[in-house]
Amino acid sequence: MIKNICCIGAGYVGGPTMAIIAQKCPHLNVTVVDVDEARIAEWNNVNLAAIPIYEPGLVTVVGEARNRNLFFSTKVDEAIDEADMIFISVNTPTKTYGLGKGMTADLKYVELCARQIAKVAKTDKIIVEKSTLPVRTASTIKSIMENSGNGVKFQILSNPEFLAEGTAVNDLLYPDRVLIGGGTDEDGRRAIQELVAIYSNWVPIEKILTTNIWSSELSKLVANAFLAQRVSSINSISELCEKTGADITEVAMAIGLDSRIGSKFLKASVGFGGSCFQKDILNLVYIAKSYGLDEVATYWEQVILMNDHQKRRFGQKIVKTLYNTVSGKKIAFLGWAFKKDTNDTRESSAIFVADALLAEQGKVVVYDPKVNENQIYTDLNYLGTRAEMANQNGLTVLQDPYDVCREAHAVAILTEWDEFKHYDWERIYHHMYKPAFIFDGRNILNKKELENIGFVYYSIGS
Ligand SMILES: NC(=O)c1ccc[n+]([C@@H]2O[C@H](COP(=O)([O-])OP(=O)(O)OC[C@H]3O[C@@H](n4cnc5c(N)ncnc54)[C@H](O)[C@@H]3O)[C@@H](O)[C@H]2O)c1
Ligand SMILES: O=c1ccn([C@@H]2O[C@H](COP(=O)(O)OP(=O)(O)O[C@H]3O[C@H](CO)[C@@H](O)[C@H](O)[C@H]3O)[C@@H](O)[C@H]2O)c(=O)[nH]1
Repeated sequence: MIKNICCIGAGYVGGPTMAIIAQKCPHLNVTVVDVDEARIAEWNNVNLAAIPIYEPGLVTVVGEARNRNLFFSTKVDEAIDEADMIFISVNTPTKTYGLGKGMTADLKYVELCARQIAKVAKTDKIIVEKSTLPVRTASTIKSIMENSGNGVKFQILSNPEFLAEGTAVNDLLYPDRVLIGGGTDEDGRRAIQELVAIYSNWVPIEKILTTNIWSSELSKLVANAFLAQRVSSINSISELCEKTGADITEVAMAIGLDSRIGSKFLKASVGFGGSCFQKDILNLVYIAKSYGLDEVATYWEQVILMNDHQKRRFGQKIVKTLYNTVSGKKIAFLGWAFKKDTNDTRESSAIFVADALLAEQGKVVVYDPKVNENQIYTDLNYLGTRAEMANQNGLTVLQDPYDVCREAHAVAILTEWDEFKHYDWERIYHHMYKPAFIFDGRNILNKKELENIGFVYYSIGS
C-alpha cells in the first residue's frame, strides 16, 4: 500500500498534478521537491497569490491541501527516502549541445533523478515517469536502478501527463484518460495497480488505460504530434484563405462538423508555442531518424516548418502592411504568454514576432496581464539575436494596455486573453496614428465593429 509519495520537480506539471492528488487522496502524504529554492519558497508562500504558477483554480486546491498532506520542500534525499512511490517530473528540454543538439530531449535531469533515487533508496520504490520522455527511456532508468547495488527493488511505470496549461486543474480533475504503462510480469502488473488505485479516487476506472511501458512513453509524443499537426494544418490553409477569399473560421467550422475530423484544435493562429509541442515533435523526428525512418521523420518535421513559417509570415505581414518599414514605429503587443490563462511564455510566438520587428528597427511595447517585465526580457535575450541593451532600448513593457496602444502605428494581438475583447477600442483608436492597423494573431476581435470605428483590421486566414 502506498502511503508516501514524492514528486521530483515542482514545475508546471509537478505542482498542479501533485496538488490534485493530495486534494483527492487525503490518506496520502505528498511531498513535492525541487532544487530550485526560490520556486519552493514561492510554493510555500503564505500569500497563495504568490505561488509560482498561474492556473485558474489552482490557488484553491493548493490552499486546501498544503501543509495538510501536500508539502513543498528542497530536501530531495529525505523525500525520496520516505516515499513508496516517486514521480519524476523534471524538465526534459531540447538538447542544446552535442549529439542530437536541437532535436533530442536532454535527459540529464532525469538521469540525475534516477541516480539520486538509486543512491538514497533503502526500501522498495515504484518510480513513475511523469516527464515526457523518448520511447525506451524506462530501460535507461532501469539500468541505473539495477546497478545501484543496494538490493532495493524498483518498478518503473510510465504515466505521461496530458494537461494543457491554462486548463490544468480542470484537465487533472476530469481527464479524457489516464495512461499508465508498466512491466507485464506480476511485479509490473502489481505496480500498475498501485497507481491505478490512486487515480481511481477521482477518475472513473474506465478512463484509466493501462498499456505496456513503450506504448505509454510513445503515446505521449504521438498525442502532441497529432495536436500540433492539426494547428499546422489549419495554419497552412489560413494562408491559402488569404489568397482566395475563403475565410479560415468558416472553413474550420465546415470541416470540424464532420465527426471524423472534429472541431477542436482548428483555430488558426500566429503559430503554436509552449514548452511541449516543438520539443516533443523534434524528439519524435530524432527517434524516427535514429531508426533510419527518414520518411517518417520528414513527415513530422513539416509540422514544425509550417509553424516557423506561420510565425515568420505574421511579422512580415506587419512590416509589409506598414508600407514596408516599421523603423522607429511603435507596435503595441497585446499578450506575450503562449496562450491565455497562463503566465508561461516558453516558445511563445510573441517572442519570435517581437524579435523580427526589432530586427526591422521597430519599437515594440508589450502588455500581458500575467507575464512580468523580467520574463519578457529574459525570453528575448535568450534568442541572442542582439545585445541585451539593444533589446532594452527596442522593447518596453507597460502595465496598462491603453498606454501600450497610445501613439502606436499598429496593435498586434499575440495571445487570446479574454480581456482584449472587452477593451474600449474606440478610445484606443483615437490615440493611435492613422491609419490605425490591427493584426489579430488570434482572430478574437470583431472585424466589423473595428472597421466601423476606423481601424484597418487584419486577421489570420481571411
Ligand atoms: N508544461 C506542461 O504543460 C506539460 C504538460 C505535460 C507534460 N509536460 C512534461 O513534464 C515535464 C516537466 O515539465 P514542466 O513544464 O513542469 O517543467 P518545469 O521546468 O516547469 O519544472 C521542472 C522542475 O524540475 C526541477 N528539477 C530539475 N532537475 C531536478 C532535480 N535533479 N532535482 C529536483 N528538481 C529538479 C526544476 O528546477 C524545475 O523546477 C517535461 O518533461 C514536460 O515535457 C509538461
Ligand atoms: O486550435 C488551436 C489550439 C492551440 N493552438 C496553440 O497551440 C499551443 C499549444 O496549446 P495547448 O495544446 O492548448 O497548450 P499546452 O499547454 O502546450 O498543451 C499541450 O502540450 C502539453 C504538454 O505536453 C500536453 O500535455 C497537452 O495535452 C497539449 O495540449 C498554444 O500556443 C495555442 O495557442 C492554436 O494555435 N490553435
